[in-house]
Parts: sequence; C-alpha cells; structure tokens
Amino acid sequence: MSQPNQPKAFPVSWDQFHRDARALAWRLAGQGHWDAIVAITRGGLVPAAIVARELDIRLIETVCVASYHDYKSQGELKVMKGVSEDVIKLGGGEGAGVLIVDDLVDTGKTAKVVREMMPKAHMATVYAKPMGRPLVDTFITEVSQDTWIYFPWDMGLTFQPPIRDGAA
Ligand SMILES: O=P(O)(O)OC[C@H]1O[C@H](OP(=O)(O)OP(=O)(O)O)[C@H](O)[C@@H]1O
Ligand SMILES: O=c1[nH]c(=O)c2nc[nH]c2[nH]1
Ligand SMILES: [Mg+2]
Repeated sequence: MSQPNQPKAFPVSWDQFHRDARALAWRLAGQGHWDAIVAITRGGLVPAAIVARELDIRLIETVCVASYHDYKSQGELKVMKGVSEDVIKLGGGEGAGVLIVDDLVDTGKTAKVVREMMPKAHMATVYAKPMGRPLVDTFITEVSQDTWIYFPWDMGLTFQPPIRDGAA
C-alpha cells in the first residue's frame, strides 16, 4: 500500500504537470477519436481538463471514487457516483470510444473498479506505478512503487533548508 511517507518523493510542479498532461494528450491524439472523457475525481479532473482542451472533447463525465481517506493509509475504496448509462452506451456500449482519465495509477484498485464499469473504454493516466501499470492503456511517466508523487494542488511554497544543513 502506498503512503505519502514512501522513501522516495516525486514532486511535480504545475508547469511539469501541464507538460505531462499535454504529452498524454499528444499520445492519445494518435490513437483514434474519443466521444467523451470520464474523469476519476478528484485527481483526474485536472488532466481531464487539459486533455479535453487539447483534443476538443466537450462531453465530460465524472466517476467519483475515493480510496485514500487520510494521508496515512488507503481506506476502503468507495464509489460515490457512477457513470451515466448514456455515456457508457456512446460508442456502441461498454464504454467504447470513452477515455477514462486519472492523475495516476498506483495499486490499480481504483482503475480496476472503473474499468469494470466500462470494459471497452481506454484508460489513460499521467503517471503510473508498476502494480497499476497493467490496468492502464496509455500513460506518460512511470515511477517506482516506493515513490510518492506530490501533486501541485497538494503543495505550497515553503522554506527549503540549505543542503549543507542536512536537507535531503
Ligand atoms: O491505484 P490506486 O492505488 O487505486 O491509487 C490511485 C488513486 O488514488 C488517488 O485518488 P484518491 O482516492 O486518493 O482520491 P483523490 O483523487 O480525490 O485525491 C489517485 O488520484 C488515483 O485516483
Ligand atoms: O498524491 C498522491 N500521490 C501518490 O503517489 C498516490 N498514490 C495513490 N494515491 C496517491 N496520491
Ligand atoms: Mg484519485
């Protein structure tokens, strides 16, 4: 189970996230036409907005899943809102033509639950860890399982002690 106190840290700035999400859009653009995006809230909302802008996708749905209830442990996975039948049926059923977007896949628990709702959808994340990687069709950057990704919306500017004072 991943935790923010993982030994390795991968901090991502807004600029970096925008570049990586755009790179994801470039990759997806070469793979066909998408009728709709299903964003996995909340982390998937940000890359979904960027991908939707780049690929001119106007039909955006959410699936509301929460798995990490505090910053210490992965709680039970909860689906708070599913995907509308209209979106699932779009490209002929089972999510064909639908792009599922999330910020990352870690253990793959979240991706597995959402994929089961739309088996023919295309799952895309910006980042992936090895355990979850088999559940994702397209991603940009892989980090090791013992790395915690720090997203820009979870961070703020803070003082950094000089390296000579023992900063890691
Ligand atoms: O592959 P997994 O182990 O399931 O973990 C990945 C999920 O965990 C995080 O969401 P989280 O449930 O923390 O909610 P949030 O998007 O609202 O931050 C992240 O945004 C992914 O959706
Ligand atoms: O901010 C986050 N960083 C991560 O590495 C992660 N893994 C699951 N959920 C996560 N949230
Ligand atoms: Mg999430």
